[in-house]
Amino acid sequence: MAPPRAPRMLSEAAMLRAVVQAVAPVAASELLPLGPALRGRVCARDLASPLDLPGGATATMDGYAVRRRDLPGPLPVIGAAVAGAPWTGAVPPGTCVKIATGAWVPAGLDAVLPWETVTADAERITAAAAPRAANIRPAGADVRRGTPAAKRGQRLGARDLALLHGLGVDRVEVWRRPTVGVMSTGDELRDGGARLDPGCCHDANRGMLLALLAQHGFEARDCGLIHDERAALEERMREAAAACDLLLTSGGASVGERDLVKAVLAERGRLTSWRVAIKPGKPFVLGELDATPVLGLPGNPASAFVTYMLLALPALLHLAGCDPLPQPPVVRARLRGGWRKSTPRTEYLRARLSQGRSGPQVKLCAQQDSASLAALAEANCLVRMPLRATKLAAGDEVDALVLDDLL
Ligand SMILES: Nc1nc2c(c(=O)[nH]1)N[C@H]1C(S)=C(S)[C@@H](COP(=O)(O)OP(=O)(O)OC[C@H]3O[C@@H](n4cnc5c(N)ncnc54)[C@H](O)[C@@H]3O)O[C@H]1N2
Ligand code: MOO
Repeated sequence: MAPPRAPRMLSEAAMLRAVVQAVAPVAASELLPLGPALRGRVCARDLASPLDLPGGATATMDGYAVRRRDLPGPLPVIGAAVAGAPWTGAVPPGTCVKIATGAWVPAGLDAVLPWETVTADAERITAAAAPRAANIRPAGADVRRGTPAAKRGQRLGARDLALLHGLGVDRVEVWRRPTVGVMSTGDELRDGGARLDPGCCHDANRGMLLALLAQHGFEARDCGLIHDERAALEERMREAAAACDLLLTSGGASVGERDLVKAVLAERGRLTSWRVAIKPGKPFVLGELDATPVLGLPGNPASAFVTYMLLALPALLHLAGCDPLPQPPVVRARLRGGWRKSTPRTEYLRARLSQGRSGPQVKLCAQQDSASLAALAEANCLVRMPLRATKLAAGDEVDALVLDDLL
């Protein structure tokens, strides 16, 4: 079969738009109990706060709750308020209440004096004047009842869950979690443990992509390792397309005669685009099979990783219902060492980001071959080298896309 003619190479931004447009957000939602399983899930509707937080005016220090006009005292201490057990009696003018951090401030009192700032014996205190509302957090200062606690399209993280727990929310409506299939293609590939015949290598991309999908909160489906045989590939791609919301393949995306992913899409589905001006990652395929979007990542592992992060992940987040799409964290850092660009594409260089004496610094991995698994494992960021730049020199400020697995 003659290799297909190369289409126009899309810019990174144009490909990103095309990929996101090709994917329709999941439409079904489900109501889930509040808990850690909600981490990474996307809210299907706005959620209004059911209460004021805090529910009442609260002391922010341990000390004495007073009326400012009664100062300097002496003021008899007539009772005590602690968190969870407010003082419920009256506080007559000229008296005060001992109070703990987190306790509600009795009505009518307008300052909390930290115990270090007062002169106290067992029954009375004297103290200097205090500003109005000193050390009091007003009711609703944190969250007002009825204001948004979570928004439709928001992807929930641990800190969002803290807010929802704090508000006593018990269930959240979230979009169904998309199922994403992962398939490797190539006659030379073998699963771990299998004998390596001459010229063969182990499949690294499938394991990486399944792990990335799990890390990013998707339901990942292992659709296996498929050999370069046209009919078998079509059959397995069709099965995967039927079972998944989106299919990620790797390998077979370039212009070789055995690069069959494109052929299946062109002949049996739709081949929308397959070249993007980034390095690594140029032979990135966008298409559709049986109405399921298919993203064909290049076979070289660094190319598969970079296209996943820059193009597939935004599409997947859109599929999951995220709106607006979260942006990857970028750090401005000083470059150690230099680099000369070899292509008219935006380059993403594997690098290590660290804290230098005068701020963030970044060192390029010695190996920038898109086949290098060692450099991919070594990197904790990608240094972006813009389209127009031709070289980078030591000391240049660059954008580093943070890849830390902790994020
Ligand atoms: N004549 C041209 N040749 C190539 C071009 C081009 O424009 N013209 N582009 C090159 C670029 S850039 C890349 S990237 C690769 C990508 O090609 P494919 O997506 O077709 O990938 P394969 O040919 O199947 O494999 C490339 C390379 O990666 C290894 N590989 C594949 N899958 C895996 C896997 N799952 N785990 C580990 N390694 C994998 C494969 O063995 C090959 O070594 O094409 C260039 N060629
Ligand atoms: O895009 Mo390829 O990924 O340059 O090696």
